[in-house]
Amino acid sequence: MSSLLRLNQVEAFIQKFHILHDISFEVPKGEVTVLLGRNGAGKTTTLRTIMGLNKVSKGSINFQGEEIGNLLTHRIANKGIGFVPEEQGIFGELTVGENMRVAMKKEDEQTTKRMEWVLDLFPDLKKFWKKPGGALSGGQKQMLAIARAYVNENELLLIDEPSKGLAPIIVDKVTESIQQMKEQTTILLVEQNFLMASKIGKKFYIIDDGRTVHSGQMDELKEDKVLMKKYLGIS
Ligand SMILES: Nc1ncnc2c1ncn2[C@@H]1O[C@H](COP(=O)(O)OP(=O)(O)OP(=O)(O)O)[C@@H](O)[C@H]1O
Repeated sequence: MSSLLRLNQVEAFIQKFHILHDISFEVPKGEVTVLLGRNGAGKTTTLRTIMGLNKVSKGSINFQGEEIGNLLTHRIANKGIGFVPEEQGIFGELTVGENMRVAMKKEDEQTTKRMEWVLDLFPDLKKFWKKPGGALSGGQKQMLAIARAYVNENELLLIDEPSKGLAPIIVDKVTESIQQMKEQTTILLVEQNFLMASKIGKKFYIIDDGRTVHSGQMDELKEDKVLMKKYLGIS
C-alpha cells in the first residue's frame, strides 16, 4: 500500500528545547496509523510539526510525494490535511452551526453531502445546532471538533487524543464514529487509551523521548507485554 505521509528523521525544537530527535514513520493511504507513547514523549509535538505549527530543524516531511516541512500552516491544510487538536479548537461563543460553517472551506455538493453524513454520525450536533460550542458536554465538543475537520474533503486527518477526559461510554461512541470515518479517510491518531487505539488502529509507532523506537501491527502489540510495559506503562 502506498504511503500518503512519510516522516524521515525529523527533528524539532520548542524554543530552545530539543523535543523531537529522530521521528520517522509512514502513514499508508486508507489506514489508521497510531502514535503511542507515554506522557511527554513528543506525540503532540509531532502532529504540530506536521501541521507547520513547530518548525522542522532537520529531516523531511513528505505528503503525497511533496515536501511540506516548514510550509505555512494554511498551505499544509490546503493540501488536504485536517487537524483535530487535543484542545479541540472549537469556538465557545459560536453556535454548533456557526462552528461548522466557519470550518467549511467550500459550499459545494460534496461538502454538503459530507455535512449530512457527519450529522447523521453525530445526531447530538444536529440536536444542539443553535447551542453555543462552549455549552456542549466534553464528548459533544469532541464530536464537533472531529466533525469540523471531517466536513472538508481531506486526504488525511490528524486526531490528537480524542478520548482525553471523556467518560468510557462517550469514548465508545467516539471510537465507533472514528471506525466509520476510517472507511473514507486516512487517519493518523495519537491516543493514550490503548483499548480505543487497538480497536481502530492497524499499524502503530511508539514514540519515546522524541524518537520513534518501535513499530508494528496493532494486533501484535496486544500480545507483547514487555513492550507495552516498557514504553506505555501498561502491565
Ligand atoms: N511550549 C513548550 N515549552 C517547552 N516544552 C514543551 C512545550 N510544549 C511541550 N513541551 C515539552 O515537549 C515534550 C513533548 O511534549 P508533547 O506534548 O509532544 O508530548 P505528548 O507525547 O503529546 O504527551 P501528552 O500525552 O502528555 O500530551 C514534553 O517534555 C513537554 O514538556
